[in-house]
Amino acid sequence: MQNMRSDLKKVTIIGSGAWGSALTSLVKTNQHHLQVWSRQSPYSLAEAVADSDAIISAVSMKGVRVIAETLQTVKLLPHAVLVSATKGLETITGQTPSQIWQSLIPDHPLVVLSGPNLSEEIMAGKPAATVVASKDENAAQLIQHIFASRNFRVYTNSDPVGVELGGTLKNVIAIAVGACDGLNLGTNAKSALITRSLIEIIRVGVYFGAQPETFWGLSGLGDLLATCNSNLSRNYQVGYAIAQGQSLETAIANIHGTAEGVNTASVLVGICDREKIYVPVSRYVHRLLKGEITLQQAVEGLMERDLKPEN
Ligand SMILES: NC(=O)c1ccc[n+]([C@@H]2O[C@H](COP(=O)([O-])OP(=O)(O)OC[C@H]3O[C@@H](n4cnc5c(N)ncnc54)[C@H](O)[C@@H]3O)[C@@H](O)[C@H]2O)c1
Ligand SMILES: O=P(O)(O)OC[C@H](O)CO
Repeated sequence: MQNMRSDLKKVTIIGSGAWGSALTSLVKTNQHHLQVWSRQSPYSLAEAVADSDAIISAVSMKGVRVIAETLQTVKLLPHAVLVSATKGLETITGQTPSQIWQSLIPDHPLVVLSGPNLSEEIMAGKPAATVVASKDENAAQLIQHIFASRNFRVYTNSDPVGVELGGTLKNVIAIAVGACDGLNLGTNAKSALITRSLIEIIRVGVYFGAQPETFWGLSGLGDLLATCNSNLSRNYQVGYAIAQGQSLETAIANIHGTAEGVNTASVLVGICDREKIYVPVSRYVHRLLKGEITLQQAVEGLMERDLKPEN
């Protein structure tokens, strides 16, 4: 890329799990000054972010608020850009990661990074694309240039909540699709499940104030396809394992890393109950995970709903 060498930045990545490690490898490719912080680091978070132009959070949902609260008390460079790469919803508040970041640290530009990005493929150097979304165009462009490389194509977008929700809500659907594949229900069923799920993702997105068209892009349909078509996805693995007869607890214990869709399903259904948003696939996933119904009952329940127009 012709514009990569002109302006090296100091970048801090928070979190060294699967996603933090993949983002670290991408930043290293472009030779920015990189600092990685995790709870195991021998230095403080304050030290790790001192003088950083860009601070990228790749922790799982349960760590977002505590990290943002810590950073709230730390002196950052005035122009420092915050980047949220987490895909989840907070249990108590129902907030997205970017809503938490924005409310706690409102004086810094915030960028959401999300797309069809299975970390193992990125670590293997395979080509991928992602989206960096912000209300601040300059901030989005800065992050675009920090990450873009020959193997990683980065698009900007001005709908951060839409980009974030695409990545978050597809995790619930990937559990359903993993179960569909685990039961060997076939390609017709899988295609119907993915397509109808996109409609329900858009319904939720509109409630959060997202632009519907965002969900047709990389961070919406793109990520839905990646996650529902790959057994590298931890969420897909959870659904598949349940269809093979494993309990939720065993399925979670057997996967490497975090399947955010399990918690997201519960938070999402709480929001949709309150706001009367129709999310049948996510609701059946939630009931299945809670042990209220069997997988067979979930399939029957989805198929036997009242007939209706497609739109
Ligand atoms: N792995 C992927 O392919 C991928 C791709 C895109 C987005 N994501 C998203 O990125 C997030 C992280 O996923 P992951 O795959 O790296 O999970 P992971 O389980 O591998 O790692 C989670 C990281 O969060 C850290 N963490 C959790 N709670 C913390 C706290 N209280 N304080 C500090 N750190 C804390 C853990 O120490 C760990 O480093 C998730 O929201 C996931 O949906 C993952
Ligand atoms: O492994 P999963 O299911 O968390 O999915 C990883 C990424 O979100 C895919 O884009």
